[in-house]
Amino acid sequence: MTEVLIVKSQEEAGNLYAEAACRLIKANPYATLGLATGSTPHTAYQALAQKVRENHLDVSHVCGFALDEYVMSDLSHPQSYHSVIDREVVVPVGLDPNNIHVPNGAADDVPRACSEYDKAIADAGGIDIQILGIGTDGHIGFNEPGSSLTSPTRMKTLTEQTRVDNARFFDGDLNQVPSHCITQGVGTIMKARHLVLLAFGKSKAAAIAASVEGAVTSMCPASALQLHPHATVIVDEDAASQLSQVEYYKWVAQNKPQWQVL
Ligand SMILES: N[C@@H]1[C@@H](O)[C@H](O)[C@@H](COP(=O)(O)O)O[C@@H]1O
Repeated sequence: MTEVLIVKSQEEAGNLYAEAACRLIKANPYATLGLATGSTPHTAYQALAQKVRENHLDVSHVCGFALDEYVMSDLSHPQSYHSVIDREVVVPVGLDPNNIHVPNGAADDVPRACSEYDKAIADAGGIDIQILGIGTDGHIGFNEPGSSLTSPTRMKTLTEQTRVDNARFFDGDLNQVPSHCITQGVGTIMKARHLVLLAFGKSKAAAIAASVEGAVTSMCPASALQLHPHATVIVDEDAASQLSQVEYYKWVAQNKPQWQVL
């Protein structure tokens, strides 16, 4: 089932994620986090870093798997997801870089790197909590519309829309945005035990409405969340603005039994 939480701010959304992640790490210091890039998870990582510090949480055994990576020869590029995950999550939260995995976008044998990535996730016992953003076309990770809903980690070709959306990270220059990526498949993502999808702003409203209330279809990869046993969609009012059941979602959130945490 998908739980929809409509929050007042990105900070509130970030706090909800961080509370769930900290609860998990307290219960299991060897927890495995699924990590996402993009601007959406910023507040979540900031809140997690703060809570880890305040609660003196030991995160030295926490493991992390990134969702995706560009296919690019220089993974030290500041916009490679290796660099982004390191800068925005590993360093501020204080994770051990040796426990953090990002698909090898510079691999000579890409199919092999993809199957080894899925195996590494399985060998780590699977992902406990996977944070997700969403593309304006409904993609999760880099699973563009048309991605099989049971897909494993594999190479994908980015759509023009995604490259245009991400050009802001490459000096606004579309030519610098890689055309291919390695991404956890929708099937890989669906194996995580808890999915937390965050979305903010009007530009995400159509994708959120299609994902939460539309048909389950490969043309909107995030709609697969409807089939997940524990998916939480946390949106601000703008991202919720095209949902038809807003009052109901708010009522459900306000009347949640105390034992039911995120
Ligand atoms: N691969 C990432 C996705 O994981 C992310 O969800 C999406 C949205 O990014 P933003 O959060 O910046 O809107 O961008 C990229 O395509």
